[in-house]
Amino acid sequence: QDIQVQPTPRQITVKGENMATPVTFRLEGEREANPRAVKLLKTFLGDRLSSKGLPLYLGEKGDRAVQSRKRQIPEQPEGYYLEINPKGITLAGNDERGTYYAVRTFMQLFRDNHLPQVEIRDYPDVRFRGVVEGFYGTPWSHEARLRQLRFYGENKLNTYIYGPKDDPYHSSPNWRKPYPAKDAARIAELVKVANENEVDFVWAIHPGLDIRWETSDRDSLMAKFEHMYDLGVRSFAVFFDDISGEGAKADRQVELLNYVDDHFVRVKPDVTPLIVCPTEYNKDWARPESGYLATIGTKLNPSVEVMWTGDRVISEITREGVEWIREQIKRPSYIWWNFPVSDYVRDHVLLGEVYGNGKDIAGSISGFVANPMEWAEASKLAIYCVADYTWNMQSYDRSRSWHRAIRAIMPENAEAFTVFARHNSDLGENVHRFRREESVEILPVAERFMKGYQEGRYDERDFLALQEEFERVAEAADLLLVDNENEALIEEITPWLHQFKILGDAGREALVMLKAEERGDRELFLRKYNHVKALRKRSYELERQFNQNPYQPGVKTGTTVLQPLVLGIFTEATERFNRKNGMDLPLLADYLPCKLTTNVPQLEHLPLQVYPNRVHLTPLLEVVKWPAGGYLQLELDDLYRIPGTRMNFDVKGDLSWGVMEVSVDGENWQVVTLTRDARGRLNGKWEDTPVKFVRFTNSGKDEQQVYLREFYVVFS
Ligand SMILES: CCCC(=O)N[C@H]1/C(=N/OC(=O)Nc2ccccc2)O[C@H](CO)[C@@H](O)[C@@H]1O
Ligand SMILES: [Ca+2]
Repeated sequence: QDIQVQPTPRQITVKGENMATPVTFRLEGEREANPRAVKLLKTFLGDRLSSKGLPLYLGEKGDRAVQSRKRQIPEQPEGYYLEINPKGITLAGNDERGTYYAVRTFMQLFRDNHLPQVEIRDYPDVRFRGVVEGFYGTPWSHEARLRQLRFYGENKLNTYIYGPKDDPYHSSPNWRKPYPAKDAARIAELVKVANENEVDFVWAIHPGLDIRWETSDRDSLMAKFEHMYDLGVRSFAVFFDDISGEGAKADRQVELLNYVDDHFVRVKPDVTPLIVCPTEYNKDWARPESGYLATIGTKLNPSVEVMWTGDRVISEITREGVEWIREQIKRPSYIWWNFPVSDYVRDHVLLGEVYGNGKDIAGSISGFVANPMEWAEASKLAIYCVADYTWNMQSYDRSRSWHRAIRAIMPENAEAFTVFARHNSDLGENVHRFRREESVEILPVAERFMKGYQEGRYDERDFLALQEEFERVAEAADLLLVDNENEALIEEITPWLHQFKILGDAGREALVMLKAEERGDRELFLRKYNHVKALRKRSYELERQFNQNPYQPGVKTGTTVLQPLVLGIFTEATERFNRKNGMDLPLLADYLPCKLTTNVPQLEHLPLQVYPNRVHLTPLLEVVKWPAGGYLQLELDDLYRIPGTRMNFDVKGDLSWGVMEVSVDGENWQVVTLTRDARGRLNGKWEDTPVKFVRFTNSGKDEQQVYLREFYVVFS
């Protein structure tokens, strides 16, 4: 029969027909077994426990209660053996965590009236599996973290790395200071709940920009680790990512790490291996000539885990890639997978399938942790799939895992959540150029239909399929908005649900417009035309009201297939209507079509955030090398005045090399006077004759290194 266990066990053998679930169980081995496994099982069985009833043997290899099954237990770390038959039940771990996992599997097999007669031998592919809270943006709340830890216990994830960039006691300026009492108490509680769920709570320190390579800072770091140890932390990490200068020297980093390893991690009896996030943490940035990775490989204690994001900051993890880095660092790498993190596409939620990573990488990695979105509950979809993938790679099935994740997270509205998640998975254009599939099922129908419609002949079945899809979109949004099975999740995605409802309504109405135009029903056409424009306006207002952040403000949904489809139908139908009726109804100003051209490599693919009267360039985290003569040009769709423009390059020094100009024709340019404000930002405006082009040029003779913190132009 189809036995579903998450994550997918390595080996299940069905030994006979289902058996009736005993009314009571007699627990054997309680005194010697992993206390957390005992507690979980006793809580689960409740009053089904009694001194009579079917014997249930619980324990680790070597414990008396499971002695008879000793040879059946896998010897891999966290492995377990599970047996259910009319004579008795055995839940036996190779180690304490294995016993706990045996209980977790038993809980999934349990049904009130029947149990499967099975034998399971199971163990994980990857040693360390879980999540690194390592994104930019609002750190997760304490409650969200507690829910996460319980979720990891249910899904056999054993690692949570605490490293939120915006916690000042994790990073600068207070990494040397102990946590204030309130925060310390919360950390202690997280550690307690992590232990109950057999999760290692890894506390990371990011000495970042201001570490000095002297004994005083080394002692500060040791003292902070002691402080965290006193709070119950038994797993530690040092992050050297995103730093430069003195802090980036491999020899100094290795010296410090080996010291901490020798004098802290290895002298304490119960501390897990130290983890380091190197400064060169992906292949794109690795400079073999710098010898950084070679130094790590040859001089860093072999017991220290080294993190790696893959070939690029955001990338799929391949066999070739992990074997390359393994050669460099002389040990398996500990993968920090930058998905579903969305801190560089904050107007999107990423609910799609987990795919693209090799199934043959287990032998070359020691860990695999996912960096999630600031939306903790919404990140569970991807985390569930990562749990399945890292436990048993060979049997991982991206679609099956994703559907099971949805049923696990939203059992009462799985169907609606599936519709929503299908159309909220791609990132859109972004600085890392990392993309994901979206609206996969409806895409061929949409393409075929639009092609047919433009050629004057489409298949009515496609029309009906699209109508059905937009109806499902609208229904799903409403069902989820009132769903109360996971209120924290609904709260996170509510802005996107409102946007999704508008999209569903706009899609259905655009299809009515299309038919009205075909039938020459002017009155109905105009009614629906106005309705779609009103919906579009509501969509804009939503964009400006919710999820305002300095990077990618707003609320995007269905950006890859459904939004363009609605726009395409609306535009084609309106153009036909205009032609037949000699009218000039404006098309949807979906975007102020604003084109960016540049000869600065790092700015080539920069997405624009376009609003009715202003356009933002997406800020960049990394340093931009702006060559002499380098320019950035915006071309507008019409002539406009420019009541204001602002650039923040985060440059302390001289900015006279920068020149801003405007033009009507792209040939003749006029200089815009720029003033520098107290915060070092450049402001300018152009109130004279309206213009179509705006450009910013490095007119100096040297390359400039700037941060693109903010760059926007306002039109009127
Ligand atoms: C070992 C991974 C370190 C990492 O990924 N750091 C950040 C990270 N770093 O990526 C960068 O591009 N960082 C960067 C590059 C140049 C200069 C400054 C920062 O990207 C993620 C996605 O935005 C963030 O969530 C991470 O916190
Ligand atoms: Ca034991």
